[in-house]
Amino acid sequence: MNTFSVIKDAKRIVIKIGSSLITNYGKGIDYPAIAAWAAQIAALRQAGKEVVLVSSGAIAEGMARLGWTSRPKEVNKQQAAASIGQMGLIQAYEKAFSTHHLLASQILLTHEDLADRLRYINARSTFLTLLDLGVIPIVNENDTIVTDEIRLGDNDTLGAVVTNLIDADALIILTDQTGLYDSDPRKNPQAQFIHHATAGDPALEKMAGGSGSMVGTGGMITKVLAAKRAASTGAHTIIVSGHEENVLARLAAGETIGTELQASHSVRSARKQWLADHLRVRGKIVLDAGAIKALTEQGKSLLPIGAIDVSGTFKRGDLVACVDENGIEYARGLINYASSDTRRILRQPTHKIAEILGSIHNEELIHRDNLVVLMP
Ligand SMILES: Nc1ncnc2c1ncn2[C@@H]1O[C@H](COP(=O)(O)OP(=O)(O)O)[C@@H](O)[C@H]1O
Ligand SMILES: N[C@@H](CCC(=O)OP(=O)(O)O)C(=O)O
Repeated sequence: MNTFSVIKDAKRIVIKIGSSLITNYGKGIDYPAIAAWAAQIAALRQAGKEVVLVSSGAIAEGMARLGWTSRPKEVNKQQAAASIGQMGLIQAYEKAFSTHHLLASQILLTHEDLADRLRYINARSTFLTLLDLGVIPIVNENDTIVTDEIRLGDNDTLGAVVTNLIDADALIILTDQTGLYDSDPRKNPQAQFIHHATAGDPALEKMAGGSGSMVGTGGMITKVLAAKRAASTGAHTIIVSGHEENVLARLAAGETIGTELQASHSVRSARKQWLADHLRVRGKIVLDAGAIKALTEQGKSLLPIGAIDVSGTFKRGDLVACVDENGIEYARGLINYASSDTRRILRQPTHKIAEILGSIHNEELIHRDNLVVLMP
C-alpha cells in the first residue's frame, strides 16, 4: 500500500528536524533553510493541516555561537551551549513564521514531564489549545536542566512521543540522508535504499546505525525506533532529506520521496499509550517464543512459565521490558513481583509460585491490563 497519500490526507503532522540540517553541520543556524521550511509549513496550515515542529540544534547552535569546534564531553558545557543555542533557534523560527503571519511557541520537555499522568494530560491539552489557536508549537528537549534520570535522550524519540501525545496522523523526520538504507551509506557506498517498510519490523533495527555526523545524536536507529513508537497510535513515519527542494510541499501533494514506515498496529487505549511512552524501564524479562506469541498474538498475560531470564533490580509495580533472547523488545508492563522473587519463579508453573515464595500476589508476572504490546 502506498501511504504517502496519508501525508496528503493527514490532518495533524509532527515534523522533526535534525541538528545537522538546522545548523548546516554545526556551522550555525541555516536561516534560508528555516525560511524555506517555514514557508512550506505555512502552506500546510493554509491547507487546513495542524503542524508541530520538533527541532534539534540547540547544542550545535550554542557551540557555533561560543566558537567551539568540537562537542564538549562535559554535560554542564553541553547544557550551557543548549541554553545559548535554543534562544537562537526560537528567534529564527519566530522570525521565519512571522513573515507568514503565523505565531510560533516554545515547548521544552523532559521525560519526567510526560511520565506523570496528570502532567501528560496537561501537556496534551496545551498542545491542542495551541493548535486550535493556529500556532506552530516548536518543541525540544529541555537540555539545559535535564539529567540522565529524566532524559528522553534524542529528538527522534521526542518526535514520536509528541506524535503519540497529540494523536498525530504522521511523523516526518527531516534528516541529512535521503532516507533509510540497508546499511549506513556514509560507510557503505553500495547501501540499498528502503522505499517502504512496516514500522516495527525488527529487520530495520539491524540495518540502522548510529549518527555519522559530528552534530547529530541518534543516527538512523533512533529514527527507526521512533517510527515503531509513532506507529503505536496509528501514525505513519516518513524519513526524508530536509535538503530536498520543497520536501514538505511535495509530500503533502502525495509525492513518493524518502522512506515510508507504515503503521500496522491497532491503536491503543490512552492508558496503554501512556505506559508505552514511559522510557524508564527498570529491568528486562527474557521470554521464550511461546510467551512472546501469547503476548503479541493472543492478548494474554505473562505467566512465570514463559519467562526464562531476568535482569535489573526492580520492585513490584515497576515497569519492565519483555524481550526475546536477542534483546528485541516486544512488550512492556508493570510487574507483579520484585526482581528477586521473579528470579526464583522463572520457568515455573503458576501453581508452584506459593510453594516457592511462601505466598502468592498474583498468578501472572504481568497482567495483560498492565501490559502494552509494542510489536505486532
Ligand atoms: N541505515 C542507514 N541509513 C541511512 N543513514 C544511516 C544508516 N545508519 C546510520 N545512518 C546515519 O544516520 C545519520 C542521520 O542521523 P543523525 O546524524 O542523528 O541526524 P539528525 O541530526 O538528522 O538526527 C546519517 O547521516 C547516516 O550517517
Ligand atoms: N536536544 C538536542 C538535540 C538532540 C538530538 O536528538 O539531535 P539530532 O540527532 O540532531 O536530532 C539539541 O537541541 O541540541
